[in-house]
Amino acid sequence: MTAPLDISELHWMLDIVQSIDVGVVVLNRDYRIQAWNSFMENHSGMSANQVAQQSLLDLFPEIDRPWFTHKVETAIMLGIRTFTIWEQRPYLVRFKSYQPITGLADEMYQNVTILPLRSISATSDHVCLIIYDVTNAAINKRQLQAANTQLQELALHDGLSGLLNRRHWENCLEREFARHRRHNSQASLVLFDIDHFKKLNDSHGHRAGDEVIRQVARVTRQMARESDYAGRYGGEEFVVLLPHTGLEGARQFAERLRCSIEQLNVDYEGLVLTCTASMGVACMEEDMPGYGMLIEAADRALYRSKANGRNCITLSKAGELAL
Ligand SMILES: Nc1nc2c(ncn2[C@@H]2O[C@H](COP(=O)(O)OP(=O)(O)OP(=O)(O)O)[C@@H](O)[C@H]2O)c(=O)[nH]1
Repeated sequence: MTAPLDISELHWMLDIVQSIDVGVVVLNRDYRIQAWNSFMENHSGMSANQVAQQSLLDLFPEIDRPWFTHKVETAIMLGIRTFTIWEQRPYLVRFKSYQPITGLADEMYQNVTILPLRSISATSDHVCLIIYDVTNAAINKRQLQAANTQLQELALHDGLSGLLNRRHWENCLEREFARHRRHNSQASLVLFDIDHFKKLNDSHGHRAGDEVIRQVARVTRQMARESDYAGRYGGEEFVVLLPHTGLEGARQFAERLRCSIEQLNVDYEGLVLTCTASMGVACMEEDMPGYGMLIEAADRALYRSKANGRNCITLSKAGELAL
């Protein structure tokens, strides 16, 4: 049992509530404001006198009424405090955020505690809202999440083309190869290489070559399905794994891609650059011992396309090359 408060202690407590760096609001059962500390005054621009007996819900129309009143009624009915965190809802009341360093948040992120207040008769007829400014923590977490996403992106994708990088693409191939083997389903591979790329680099410079790689990658991404795996395999060598696709389907895809690359006009510093690509197409065979064989088959077919004059497609099947 604590001793009853004398009047000076009550005064101190009011002073503390006034000056702490969290928002304190007391509402009656009609959501009318009974107490409003200086944090609330400073951030809302409205004094305690101005808001006294006004409905919080009317003053802050951004509050989701059904959600908020349900939370409050639950807290009162069960006689327990409830919480809302910024990850669920960024804020309860919209306050401007003053972020001198980052300037990343226009609005204050808030965690809110809803605390039923018991009267002397032990009934809860008021509720206290404690509003915490958690903008710094929220921004730090958001930045960390963004950095992690970016890192993940960098770890899996090739920086120049935006396609899957070779290591990640090979991991995908290994996984898909095992899956198709298990389900005895089809999958095909298109391996292609930009023709005479060295000449293009030598004539127009490495950066012109980079732009061609970027544009070829863009077209490849556009032509591939969501379920396909398009990757940059080497310098000017690309690869697309087509799950659930047989040799004929892969040939059609490769032909469409070859035509699109041939029709590409790449703008580079006032020049219009064009290019073609040679392609090798292979499909998974029952007797292929591993995914490496699929790459080898497509590579051999690509080699034949180069030997046959470039800008064409060669199909590989069961280790036999067919034009
Ligand atoms: N601009 C640029 N060039 C690259 C990049 N990666 C590789 N290369 C260049 O690509 C060229 C590939 O040349 P080669 O392997 O001789 O092939 P090619 O000239 O395309 O000839 P074929 O494949 O036989 O048609 C080399 O000059 C590499 O320096 C890159 O990221 N950017």
